[in-house]
Amino acid sequence: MPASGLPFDDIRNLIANMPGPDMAAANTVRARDKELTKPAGSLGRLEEIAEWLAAWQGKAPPRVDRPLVCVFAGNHGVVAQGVSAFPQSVTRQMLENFAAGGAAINQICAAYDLGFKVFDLALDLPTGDFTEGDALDERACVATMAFGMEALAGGADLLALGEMGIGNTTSAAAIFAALYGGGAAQWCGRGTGVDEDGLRRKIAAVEAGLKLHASHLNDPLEVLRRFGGREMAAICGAILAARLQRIPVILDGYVVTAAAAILHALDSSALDHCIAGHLSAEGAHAQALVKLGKQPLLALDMRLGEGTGAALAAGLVKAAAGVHSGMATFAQAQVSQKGE
Ligand SMILES: Cc1cc2ncn([C@H]3O[C@H](COP(=O)(O)O)[C@@H](O)[C@H]3O)c2cc1C
Ligand SMILES: O=C(O)c1cccnc1
Repeated sequence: MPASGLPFDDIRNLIANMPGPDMAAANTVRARDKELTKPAGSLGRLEEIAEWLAAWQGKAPPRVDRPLVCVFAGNHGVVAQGVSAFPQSVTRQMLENFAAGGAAINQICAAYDLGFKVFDLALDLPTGDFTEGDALDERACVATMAFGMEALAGGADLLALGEMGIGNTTSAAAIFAALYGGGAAQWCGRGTGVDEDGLRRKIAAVEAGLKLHASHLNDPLEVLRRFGGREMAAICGAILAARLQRIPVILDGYVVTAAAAILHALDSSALDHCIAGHLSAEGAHAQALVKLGKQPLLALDMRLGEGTGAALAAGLVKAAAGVHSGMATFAQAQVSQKGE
């Protein structure tokens, strides 16, 4: 047991006691949907989104008045293996760019009027290099998960998750390979744009990590602390806290999905309150989403991270809630029904 903070057992207890969907709220949305001035089913997945929002907010009609994008940032020891096309210093430089409003995520948040918060997770203290040891000890891992839970303290009614951390696509690939097998090459992609040699170094790093930690891969929380960055631990915490506080969640690309996959491996219903915002162009994201049983909302050939795909999807989710709650019924608008 760690000296302070929650031990892994407390995380397991939280997961064992997660609230389920509010089916009454979902049914109320489905019933009202039939009355709205449109042919039945004509809004396709927007209708499903409204139901999903209601089920996880526990409210009909669902409301998205305070959507929040949370970006968690961490630095990774595995960068020493030459796995990124960019230097580690870029993580902090991008945080300064976020603060100045100059990043892609800033402009997407502005376009859709989304709240935006960035959390710096001990950037001066990179995690251990997982090819040589554990990325995090249990105490640091659970403390960072708890920090991620606190990120929601200011309240929100929809959460979109993002990350920033040079080297974290290598960490994500190691997590997927540890959880799902298939070998390092299957899960490693170009990330920020590594060349052939860089890709070979990524694969070698993931292979070395899988070998070093081979006897601990059957416990997802051990996989998280051995391979994960602090941003991934915090994302796990935020997803759990959102479930407990009835806040639906939108996942981003490859890296956020790797963090989420840890929770899914612990309990296959742990991500029922989450949707996949987009399909990342990072090659292995598609197979990761298949493992989670999630169909992405968008597929725009994006591979940035920062929560950009999740935030774009949040704009759609916001629209879905507004459409459902704001549309008139056939009776209200005095529009004739089918066959009338
Ligand atoms: C300028 C810049 C802005 C970014 N914004 C997100 N990422 C993305 O790239 C990083 C992961 O890729 P890799 O594993 O190859 O280092 C993460 O920080 C991720 O959020 C960025 C990367 C860069 C260079
Ligand atoms: O899909 C992602 O999350 C991603 C892809 C490349 C680089 N950083 C993040």
